[in-house]
Amino acid sequence: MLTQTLNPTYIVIDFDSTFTKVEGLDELAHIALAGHPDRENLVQQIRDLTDKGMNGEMSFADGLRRRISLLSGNRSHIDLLIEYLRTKISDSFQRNKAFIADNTDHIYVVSSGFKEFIVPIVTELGVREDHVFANEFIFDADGTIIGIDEANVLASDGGKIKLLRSLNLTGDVYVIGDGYTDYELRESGLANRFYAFTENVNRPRVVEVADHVSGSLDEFLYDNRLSRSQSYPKSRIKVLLLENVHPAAVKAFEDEGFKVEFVKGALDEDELCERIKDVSIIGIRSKTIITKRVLESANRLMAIGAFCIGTNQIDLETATERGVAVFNAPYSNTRSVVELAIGEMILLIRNIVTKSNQMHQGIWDKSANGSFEVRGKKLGLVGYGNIGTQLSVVAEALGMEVYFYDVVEKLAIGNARKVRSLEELLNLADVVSMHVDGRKENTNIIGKKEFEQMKDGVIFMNLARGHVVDIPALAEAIRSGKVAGAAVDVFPKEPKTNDEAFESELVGLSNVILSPHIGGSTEEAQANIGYFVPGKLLEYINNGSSYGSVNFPEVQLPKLGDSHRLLHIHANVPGVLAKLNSIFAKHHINITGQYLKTNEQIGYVIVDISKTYTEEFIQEIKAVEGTIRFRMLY
Ligand SMILES: NC(=O)C1=CN([C@@H]2O[C@H](COP(=O)(O)OP(=O)(O)OC[C@H]3O[C@@H](n4cnc5c(N)ncnc54)[C@H](O)[C@@H]3O)[C@@H](O)[C@H]2O)C=CC1
Ligand SMILES: O=C(O)CCC(=O)C(=O)O
Repeated sequence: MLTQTLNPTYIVIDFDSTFTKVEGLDELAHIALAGHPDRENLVQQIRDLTDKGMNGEMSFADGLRRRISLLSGNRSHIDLLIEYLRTKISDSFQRNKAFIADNTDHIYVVSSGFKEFIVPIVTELGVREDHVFANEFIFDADGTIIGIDEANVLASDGGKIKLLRSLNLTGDVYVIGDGYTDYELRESGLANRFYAFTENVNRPRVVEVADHVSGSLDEFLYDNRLSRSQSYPKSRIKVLLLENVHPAAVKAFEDEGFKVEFVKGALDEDELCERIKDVSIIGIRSKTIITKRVLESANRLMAIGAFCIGTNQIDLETATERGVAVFNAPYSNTRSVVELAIGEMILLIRNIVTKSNQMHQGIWDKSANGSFEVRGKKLGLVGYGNIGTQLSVVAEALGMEVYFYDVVEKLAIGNARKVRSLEELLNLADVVSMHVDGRKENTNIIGKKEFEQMKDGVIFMNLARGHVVDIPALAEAIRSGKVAGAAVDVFPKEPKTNDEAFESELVGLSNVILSPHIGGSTEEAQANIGYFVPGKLLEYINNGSSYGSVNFPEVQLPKLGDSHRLLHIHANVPGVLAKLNSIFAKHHINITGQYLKTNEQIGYVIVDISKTYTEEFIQEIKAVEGTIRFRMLY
């Protein structure tokens, strides 16, 4: 059974570097000494004294007095500090506000810091004011800090022990803090357990003596089965981000409390099989190939984020079979690809690449021969999806006639004209541009035969996927003059990182623009993707919503209210829902919401329940035939 209240346990929490990410007094010094010629030096002296005290390397009380004498603060500085501290509350405390509010009678804040700035911060998160024990400043008539209240027990060494003893708590006492004085409460026998809190600072001397180490409040709650907001502490959930995804993605996951590993390049299959073992979420771009073997090595994987449009690099079928949801970023870089295609098309049709190369060799060849306008030319699009259609609209604005061929029946946008076969398209186009997706069946859809079907002097562009074009056939068509100019952004074999060399038969051919798969690599597109994909992944992890997934049945769910949410992914075989419902009925579980969506491979059932449940109930749900994965959100 889940326990959600503390009765009869008390939690004693430290403030500086635990409840907040920073040391209040150090920050006060920073504010108070603004403009002081020796500010950095004085603040550093104060920080050193704080550290020594927290590590138990000097008398805490002596250090405190020395710090106060150095900082020269007043009341207005404290007001500024409070504003600042509001932005520095530890992330896991922010996330677990509801837990604090629900258990306010059992939570104490005991600190050697100062009530003047601690009370406003902790009470906003639900701590009772009369449960805050801390030092107090003494001010002169002008509001300048001139000392500390010496009568307060916390002003003396061993102050926290004296204070806790005076509280006379009956029941178990758990202390959470980052300092040695917090550990001393456990050492004195007044507390049953000491949790070294390492979300903000990790003091080896304190960690060494702790009963437990908690990387966040979530971990503490989870370990004590007090968790209210989640099934598993996020600080233990590993996110692996590859291929230099935008920093916004790293921040999004870190802000949520996940453990993030960032790798600049892609990894090969063996490396990936090793690294992915304990990863729950992986973020990739186009170069990381998620094979069946990789997925079979991923024991904990819940979701994959493709920080791009294409998902052909992922074995989607195996991912689905294993209950791993895949999200991508459709449209995110569509415009970037379109702009590059337009630019390249104009450069190629004007023969600018050849001219520019000649100029670099000192050759001045001013002539119009072989240079044309794009106006009035026929653009042939192979693939009329998001990129194809957008390119079609922009090309029409330049006065081009647009024709397209797509395997799926598509209506034309603007004045674009549909043709019935690839051959028909290739026969008529002055410029052929590839915008198909990277499915396996599209391998070498443009080869020797297709180049022969094109007009003499055609311009050819591939910004889709490398394997859709037979490169030796393209190289031959360029050398023979059949293709007058080509732009190629994607290659069958691309280097995994910028340190690897690029090799291709196309290197050195004239009027050929080669680019390192950067069709979608603009600052704008990468920033969009960096926000969008983590947003989708987090909605799935936190809420269960699979809206926008490329392989999961799409379900958009309401926010989780005051209930538990059960997420059940199963093979799409008859009778699973009936079996689940009979288990709910047997355990008298009240269902407050139920959602089911299926696709060919799997069913995704989401059930909101209002009642606490037993371990036996969970085991029965997991044992339902066809279950692939089961998750509980609180
Ligand atoms: N160079 C780069 O950096 C980028 C490359 N891409 C590539 O561009 C591709 C297209 O992107 P979107 O337009 O957003 O995808 P999309 O899925 O909207 O469009 C692809 C279209 O191609 C059609 N298609 C598939 N196979 C075909 C075939 N053999 N013949 C004719 N039509 C076929 C589909 O029916 C669909 O309409 C992506 O899948 C990706 O591989 C996408 C973004 C950036
Ligand atoms: O930016 C990337 O790594 C890949 C871009 C791409 O090809 C895509 O979005 O499909």
